[in-house]
Amino acid sequence: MAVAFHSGVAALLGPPNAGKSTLLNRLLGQKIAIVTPRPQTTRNRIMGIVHGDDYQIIMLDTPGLHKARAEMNRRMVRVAREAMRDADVTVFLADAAEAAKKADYLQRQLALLTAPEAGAAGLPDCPLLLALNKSDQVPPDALHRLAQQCRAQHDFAGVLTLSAIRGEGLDALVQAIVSHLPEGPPYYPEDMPADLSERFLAAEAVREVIFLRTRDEVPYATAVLIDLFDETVSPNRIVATIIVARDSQKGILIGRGGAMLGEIRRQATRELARMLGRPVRLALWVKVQKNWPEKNGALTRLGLPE
Ligand SMILES: Nc1nc2c(ncn2[C@@H]2O[C@H](COP(=O)(O)OP(=O)(O)OP(=O)(O)O)[C@@H](O)[C@H]2O)c(=O)[nH]1
Repeated sequence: MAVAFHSGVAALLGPPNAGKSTLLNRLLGQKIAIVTPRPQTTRNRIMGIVHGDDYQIIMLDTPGLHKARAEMNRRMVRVAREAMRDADVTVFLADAAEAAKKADYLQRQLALLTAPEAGAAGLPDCPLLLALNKSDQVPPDALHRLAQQCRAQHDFAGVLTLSAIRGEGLDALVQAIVSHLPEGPPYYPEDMPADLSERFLAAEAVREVIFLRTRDEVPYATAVLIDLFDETVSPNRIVATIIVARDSQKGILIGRGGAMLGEIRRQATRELARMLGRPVRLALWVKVQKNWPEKNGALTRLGLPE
């Protein structure tokens, strides 16, 4: 008898910096989500497709859950909650090292999901798997105890431990996800790793370099718009505008004699060429839109739903 095929949507939720993007990239076997050592890098919901012989998982990566203060942050938490509402199963990815240190870590994280600022009324009704990531940073017996404590704290559909960075525990996680997906045919062709436009990847590559190269509030006050993406020429020509909230941030991004912007451009060009598998030529502009993270119109233009 043929094995039944399962397909459906899994939302990937969790606190900033828990390793959601690392896990998604690992599951997909290639880099599509940006990974940085800083929290709150992921602003948009990204879809990746994990293909197996008898399953297809459509993964939604979401912005890290955190206390919603500015309008931008409030929208980010909303995006995460909405991903959960659309999903067949949710994977709540937590940082095992943090959880082992702080007794109230898990409860605090779960509470963010139901925070009134996010317009929430209880948890969306879908099975919740707890995945304790960064298992490489916690001794095995402490990890085992932590998993037991978590099982007692919430009615999870399953509690798993893994190390996204080492690729450990991923098969068990995939199996647990698949067990909650309905039977059905694949939604996407096998060679499709993600439903992301190359424009989006280009903007993310620039944002990633800014996250890696600048400090304090600068990366959080930055958005990137792609003005032109010309695939008809080789190398592809891409023109992007980096939007910041203040004049001082513009100065930092440009740097003395344009040194910083030049570095950002070179690094983003290399990264993007690697992601796309072909050469690109990138031009960058920096523009100030005063206090854009607080403004509804600007946020909507940048693709964050209300
Ligand atoms: N030791 C260890 N570090 C990890 C692991 N997974 C991710 N990291 C690191 O944790 C940091 C955050 O990883 P990301 O994948 O960007 O985290 P994220 O949850 O997508 O973060 P946001 O975009 O802020 O929501 C990076 O420095 C990763 O290298 C892991 O299994 N073990």
